[in-house]
Amino acid sequence: MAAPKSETSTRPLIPIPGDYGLPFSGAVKDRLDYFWFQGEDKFYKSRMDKYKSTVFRVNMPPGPPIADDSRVICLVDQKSFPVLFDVSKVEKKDVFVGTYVPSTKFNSGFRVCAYLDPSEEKHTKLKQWCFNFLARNGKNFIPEFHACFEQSCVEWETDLANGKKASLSAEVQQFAFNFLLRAICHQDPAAPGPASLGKHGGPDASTWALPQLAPIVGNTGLPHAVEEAAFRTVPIPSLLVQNKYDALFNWFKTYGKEPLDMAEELGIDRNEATANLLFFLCFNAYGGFNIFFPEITGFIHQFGGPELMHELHDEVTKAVAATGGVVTLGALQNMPLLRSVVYEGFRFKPPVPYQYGKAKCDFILENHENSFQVKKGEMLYGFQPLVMHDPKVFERPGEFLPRRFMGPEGEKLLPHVFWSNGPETEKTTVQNKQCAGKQLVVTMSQVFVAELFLRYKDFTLDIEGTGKGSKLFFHTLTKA
Ligand code: HEM
Repeated sequence: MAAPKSETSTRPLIPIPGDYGLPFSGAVKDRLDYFWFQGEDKFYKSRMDKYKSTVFRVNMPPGPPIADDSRVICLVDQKSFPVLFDVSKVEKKDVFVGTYVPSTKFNSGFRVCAYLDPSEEKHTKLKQWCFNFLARNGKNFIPEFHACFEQSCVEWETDLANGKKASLSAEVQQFAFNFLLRAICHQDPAAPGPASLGKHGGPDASTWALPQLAPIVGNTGLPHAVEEAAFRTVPIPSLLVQNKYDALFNWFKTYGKEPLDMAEELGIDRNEATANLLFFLCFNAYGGFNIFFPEITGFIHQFGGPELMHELHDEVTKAVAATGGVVTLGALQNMPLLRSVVYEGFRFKPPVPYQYGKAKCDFILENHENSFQVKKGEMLYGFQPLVMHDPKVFERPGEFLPRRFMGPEGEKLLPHVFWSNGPETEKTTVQNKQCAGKQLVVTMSQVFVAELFLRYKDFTLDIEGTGKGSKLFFHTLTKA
């Protein structure tokens, strides 16, 4: 007998497949599958095969004792996933990292913007303020990036000349952090001064972020038993990273005068603004770039090799000939291959892979084949890497195709690119939860690749370690 149709969908209405198992043990079993027995890829794919569905029920880590309720409806296709952007259907309150909420002690006791639902007045104020200070400093980002990136290039070249290892991973922590703070607060965090962070700013921001994410982080390169005991038995207390946080907070309090004054003009308390500014720049912004810059470099190396590198080098060199040899917004307009490579990087491996939202009401959800009844209060969860590999939208989804987003056909794919927590063709606003830095992120990622290939014709990389703990080093760098 054919499945009944729902009132709002033409697709057959079927029960959401999958189950959660027994309380506690079901969640622990799924967690062990996720991090240990199966690993991330097999975890999803085995369930998709078993249930013949891209929508299914499962428990997501961390589960007990850190999360009270780990039950989610998992979405891994292009049709169902965008419901997570529809804030009329899902609530985005306290779901930034998933089914648990890190202590507000990591953020001076405040629920910072990323944890707020757009229905909360504070979200509107904080996000609007973020837009305002990004816009005010728009002209600073590219020059500051250039200055900071150049310092790292000198480090790499000196290291290689001296037979030392040239660490991409370590230098990203310097330039990705420094250019942001210099652009917005007009002070070099490494420069001497009463609150100077020296060369510790980026590394300290990474250390402060880690315990907030630890319960959902796996594949760190540590033995599984160590990961399980250290990250998923009890939350890591904020006290362990308090000194790093205090140093960062003190820096923003000292040098963040301009953005903090702007916040006060909007009626935001100065301490709360400082905690948010720190989170915007050290978690959202630096955290994202710190993942994406090494990744895109790795993809170009792994999937493009010298041929793609030389094409990029040619394209960049020609484009900047008209702008005095300097990377500018205008020059970026004439780098279609580079732009496509950056989008393919965001598609191939979205830097923030997980999105959550709690159903605000009962509604019918659709994937490509079926429709499903979702009940108010159920947690929806999307694993974006699989959504970005949906074969119904992306041809040869498992391949990194540098030209995928070029030309009119490539342009048509952009509405399906969701790295920013929304379609690439939609605008981030105070009413949605799309990344506040969306435009800046795309521009600066293009600038990063452009600066790299302006200075170098090609490079080779060495990778040390495995998983998220792996480190990239330049083995060779051929200067232009
Ligand atoms: C590669 C870099 C970046 C990536 C991958 C990234 C990704 C994201 C994603 C996926 C979200 C949504 C999280 C969720 O609710 O599920 C988000 C939110 C946010 N991002 Fe970004 N981001 C990046 C850089 C930036 C930058 C440069 C800024 C600028 C300050 C920024 C500011 C924000 C803010 C404020 C939010 C919260 C938005 C809201 O509450 O409505 N991000 N980002």
